[in-house]
Amino acid sequence: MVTEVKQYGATFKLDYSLVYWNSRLEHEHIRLVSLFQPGETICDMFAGIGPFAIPAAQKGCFVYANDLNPDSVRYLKINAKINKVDDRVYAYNMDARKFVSQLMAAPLSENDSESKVSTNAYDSCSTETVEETKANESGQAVETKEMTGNDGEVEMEGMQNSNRSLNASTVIIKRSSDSLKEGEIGNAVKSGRRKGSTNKRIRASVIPKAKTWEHVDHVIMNLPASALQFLDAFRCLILKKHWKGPLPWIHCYCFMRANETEEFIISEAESALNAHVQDPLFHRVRDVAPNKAMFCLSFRLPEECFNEDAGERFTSVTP
Ligand SMILES: C[S@@+](CC[C@H](N)C(=O)[O-])C[C@H]1O[C@@H](n2cnc3c(N)ncnc32)[C@H](O)[C@@H]1O
Repeated sequence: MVTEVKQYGATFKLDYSLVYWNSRLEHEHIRLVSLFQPGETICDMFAGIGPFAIPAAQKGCFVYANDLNPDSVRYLKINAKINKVDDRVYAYNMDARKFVSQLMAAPLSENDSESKVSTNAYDSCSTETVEETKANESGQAVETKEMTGNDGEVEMEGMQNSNRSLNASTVIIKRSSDSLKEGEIGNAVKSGRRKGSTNKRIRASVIPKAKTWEHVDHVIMNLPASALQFLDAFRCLILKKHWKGPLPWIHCYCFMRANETEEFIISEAESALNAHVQDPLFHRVRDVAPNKAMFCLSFRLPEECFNEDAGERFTSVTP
């Protein structure tokens, strides 16, 4: 049965029998989005029908949202359209590890972007592939993006040219280093309420975006039972020579049992990343059982995760 729910001013259509929805996460969705700044680039690896993605886009962020469940992606697109943010939400239907590996790895060369589009065109079910987005961003491929609404209508939208993308990178990087000081995620909440960066919906129609292999501000990983194990996707993923500004904040959800400690969770994260996590922040989301709570572990991706290779693209990690 298709239902409509509202969360902090956003409307979500969904079918409970087909997709994940938990209204108890409402405060968490809004808490996390309150840390984001307009213009920032967000990567949501387990997006569901968009309870982080849609409010983030309403705030003026550019959101690359992925889910393995095709029904979730279908409703994500419907919800992006209902909430009039389909120009800021890029939907993907892939395994999260493959998604992030493709999204944040640099293309072999700018000239390769176009050919990768055709070879990967059907990686995801009628959604844009990561490579298509990259090609569009670099302004070298045919500039189309497919967004299917609940009425089955297909829009072909023009995308920004390469110069505007470059400008966007600069603007976004400036904002992000301004808003999130190292290890101080609380500052983000405060700065998010500063003059000129309120939670008001941003309706400017065209704000250019950064290339995702040059800069991403936040990565959301809400699959608490196993998100920690997906952190290995970030090992040597980002090519240092292309990256601009600070590395992204990772917001990784997890469960902690009564006999487990924060140190244990951090050690799990560190062994997945093969890197030391500095200044981790834990936020208790909710108790899910008498001896089990859900947490959000936030940290900046460690610099040890950079791929220092001067030359070639890191190939996709396969699960
Ligand atoms: C706990 S739900 C979170 C959904 C949404 N972000 C929210 O906060 O309500 C986890 C989502 O991850 C998706 N998922 C599970 N395994 C996945 C995988 N390997 N790759 C991508 N998505 C996956 C599920 O389909 C589900 O929608």
